[in-house]
Amino acid sequence: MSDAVSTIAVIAGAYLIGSVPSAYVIGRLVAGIDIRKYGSGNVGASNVSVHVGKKWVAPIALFDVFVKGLLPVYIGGEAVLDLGAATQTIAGLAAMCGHNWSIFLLFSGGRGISVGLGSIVGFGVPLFILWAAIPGILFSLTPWRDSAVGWLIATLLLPIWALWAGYGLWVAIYGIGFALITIIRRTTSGGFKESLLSYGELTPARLIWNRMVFDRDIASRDLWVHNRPSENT
Ligand SMILES: O=P(O)(O)OC[C@H](O)CO
Repeated sequence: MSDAVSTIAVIAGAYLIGSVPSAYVIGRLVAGIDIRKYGSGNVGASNVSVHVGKKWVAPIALFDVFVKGLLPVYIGGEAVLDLGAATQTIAGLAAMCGHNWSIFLLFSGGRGISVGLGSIVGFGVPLFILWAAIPGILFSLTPWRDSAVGWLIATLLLPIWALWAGYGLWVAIYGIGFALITIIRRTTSGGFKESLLSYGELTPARLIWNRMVFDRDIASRDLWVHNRPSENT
C-alpha cells in the first residue's frame, strides 16, 4: 500500500472506530435506554455510570481511550506505519469527530474527552501528565471539583504544553483542534430554543456560557446529571 492510501485508510478508519458508540450500545443492551435522552445526554462513560451502572464505566472508558483514541495515533506513528505527525494529528481528530458526531447515531455522540485522552497518551505520556494536571488538581485538592471546567482549561492549554515540551507544531495543532471541537461540541449540545423555554431564568448568553464552561445548560450539576425523559415533558 502506498503512503497516500495508508494515510487515507488510517484517517477514515479512525473516524469509523471513533463512531462506534460504546456508551450508547451499553445503554441499549443493558438497560434498554437511549443514553442521549438521560442526564447530560452525553454518549460517554460518566452518563452511563449514573443511568446504567458504575460497573460499565471501565469497559466503556477503556474502549474509548485505547481503541478510539490511542490506536489511530499509534498506528500512524513510528512503531507501525510511520506516516508522520500530520497524519497522527488528523487521525486523532478524526477519531474525536467520530465519537462526537457518530455516523452510526445520525451525527450525535459524546464530548471527546476520553478519546482525546487516549490520543494524547499516544503522543507521549509526559504530555498527558501536563494536560491532566490542572483538572486532576482541581478535582482532588480544591473545592472546585467540576471536571467540565477543568477539562476545558486543560484543553485550551494543550497547544502551549505541546510546544513548551517540544512535541512540535503538529501536536500543537492537535491541541488547537481538540479545543475547537470541545467548544463547538459543548455549545451545540442541544436545542437552543428548547432549553431557553425549559429553563425560564436562562438568557441566551448565560446558556452559551454554561454549555461552554460547565458543559450543561443549568447551574446545578446534580439536577442536570439526573435528568430523565419523563421530567422533560
Ligand atoms: O467526553 P466523552 O464523551 O469521552 O465522555 C467522557 C466520560 O463520560 C468521562 O467523563
